[in-house]
Amino acid sequence: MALAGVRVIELAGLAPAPFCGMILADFGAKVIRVDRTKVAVSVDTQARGKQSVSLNLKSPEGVAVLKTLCIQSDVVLEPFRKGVMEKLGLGPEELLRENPRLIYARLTGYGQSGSYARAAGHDINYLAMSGLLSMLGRSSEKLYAPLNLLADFAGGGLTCALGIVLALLERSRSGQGQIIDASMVEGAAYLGSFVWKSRSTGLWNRPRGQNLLDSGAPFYDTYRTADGKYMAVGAIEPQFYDQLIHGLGLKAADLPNQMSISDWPELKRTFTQVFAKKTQAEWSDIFDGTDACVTPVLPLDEAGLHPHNLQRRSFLSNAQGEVSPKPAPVLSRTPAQPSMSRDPFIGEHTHSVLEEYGFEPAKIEQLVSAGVVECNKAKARL
Ligand SMILES: CCCCCCCCCCCC[C@H](C)C(=O)SCCNC(=O)CCNC(=O)[C@H](O)C(C)(C)COP(=O)(O)OP(=O)(O)OC[C@H]1O[C@@H](n2cnc3c(N)ncnc32)[C@H](O)[C@@H]1OP(=O)(O)O
Repeated sequence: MALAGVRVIELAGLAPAPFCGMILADFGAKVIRVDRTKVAVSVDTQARGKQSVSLNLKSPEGVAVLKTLCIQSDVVLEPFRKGVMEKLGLGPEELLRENPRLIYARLTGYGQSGSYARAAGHDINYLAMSGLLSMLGRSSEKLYAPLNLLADFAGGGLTCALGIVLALLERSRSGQGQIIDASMVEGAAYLGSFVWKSRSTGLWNRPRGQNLLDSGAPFYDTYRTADGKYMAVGAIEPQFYDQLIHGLGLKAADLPNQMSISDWPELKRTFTQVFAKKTQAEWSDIFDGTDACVTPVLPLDEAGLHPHNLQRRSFLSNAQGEVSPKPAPVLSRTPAQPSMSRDPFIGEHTHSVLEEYGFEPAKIEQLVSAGVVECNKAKARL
């Protein structure tokens, strides 16, 4: 796999850093998640392929153990508020001094500088600060954050993973590590470059929810079907729009021009009425195999069962029967090989990881007795 041989220490976090760690693990990195002690269940639902070490960072010995792990690794991924790692004596300066090849990834909401750097926040706040949230929502309705996908996962976890891969690539030339300051505000904004850089085209001139791609246009929206499901319509180009009109059983001559914005509300009412006359399956039969750019809106449980996704094996099922998306993109020679095993228990790999990083068994026992680390092997065997 592309990242085989890369060792990552991931400090346990909420959502974005775990996703970043899972991407690295899916593509072959060895990812060791550092969990707290005295915690029964992990909230990390993105733990595929990771190992777990349970370590008390409130003890100086625990901090020393983490330092040993970090300086023998390629990547440290930390999801804490600015200053937390420095307070532990594990800031980038300290660790890079000991391991100049280390890539030190800091994934936060607001970045490592600026007046909000130490402020608490979540996806919705970061998205708001990026400028993008102001664009999201239908006309006359209030703003809406689409799950926590844009800042946490796209602008955060994914962007940070890109930063790590870039730093690894650069390190192969320079031999040096570096610090990655991944701000979810900036990651989300960057993701929205299209919006900023297409403003001069007039694409976003109208109020929110009344533009081409923000649910203003009738040919770029969702429509409810007779069975209460939905179809997604993305027929932008005239030749595809023609096929949409044909599939709906309408006649172009009876309709206003596709790009007559003042007629969009009326055209949308027409499309709404027509879509409501058939079920999702019936519309899929009509539009499958055409270029009308009309697809069924699939619920999570059905996405993996759609013939196209089945053919590509786009979703996988692990040992527990849990279905999730396969890693993307697909690399031809060195594709991801995601783990099919269950996620790790907290502390399941403490012993084996510490041994691998050079701790003697007697030392590990002493750390366990002192409550510095926890080994949860017994639970793992249940
Ligand atoms: C049972 C399964 C259920 C599954 C349910 C899953 C539910 C998941 C829900 C996910 C919701 C996701 C939401 C929408 C999000 O947006 S997540 C993104 C949140 N934001 C970020 O990640 C940005 C960067 N992080 C932060 O800003 C902050 O960490 C935070 C998220 C605001 C949380 O702040 P806070 O709890 O005060 O923590 P921090 O200031 O970071 O300090 C962390 C403290 O914990 C300590 N710590 C860490 N590891 C250990 C350890 N192993 N052992 C002992 N202590 C540990 C650190 O030393 C630090 O301590 P201290 O410096 O405060 O004394």
